[in-house]
Amino acid sequence: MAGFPAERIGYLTREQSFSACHRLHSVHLSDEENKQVYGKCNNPNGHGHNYKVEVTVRGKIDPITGMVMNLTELKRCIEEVIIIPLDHKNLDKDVPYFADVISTTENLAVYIWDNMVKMLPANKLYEIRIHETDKNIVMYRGE
Ligand SMILES: Nc1nc2c(c(=O)[nH]1)N=C([C@H](O)[C@H](O)COP(=O)(O)OP(=O)(O)OP(=O)(O)O)CN2
Ligand SMILES: [Zn+2]
Repeated sequence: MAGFPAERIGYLTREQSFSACHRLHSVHLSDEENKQVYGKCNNPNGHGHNYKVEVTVRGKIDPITGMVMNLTELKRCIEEVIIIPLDHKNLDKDVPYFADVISTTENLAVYIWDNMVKMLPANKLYEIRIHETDKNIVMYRGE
């Protein structure tokens, strides 16, 4: 289009922290096996994390607005999908999804992806990256 730059694809990330507790425990394993597999993370009374989630969207940089998407809209989706259901919660007991899904960071990334993808425009969500601790990081791209 005359006067506009060529089409460009951009990636936009918003980071959000939340705090939650959980316990890693599989009903498919014995108590002894659970202790062996999950170690201290199988503690019966659980343990907590200060999670950091990066939500990345991908798309055309709109030549009119200059945006891949409006960060205000992305912030609203993050509030709905991450903060309201997960912050200051016991993941296993307060979030129905984790009643029968183990609350590993991999599964948490899938949960966030599946809910975020429903709220965003089609084909916009690119990646969910979760820092469970400073050292443990999971990335999920909907595959
Ligand atoms: N594949 C996965 N393995 C483990 C997960 C997980 O979500 N996916 N989670 C845990 C525990 O919940 C816990 O988060 C592990 O924490 P910890 O080992 O304490 O974390 P650090 O490595 O950062 O701590 P250091 O003790 O400083 O090494 C276990 N496995
Ligand atoms: Zn943990």
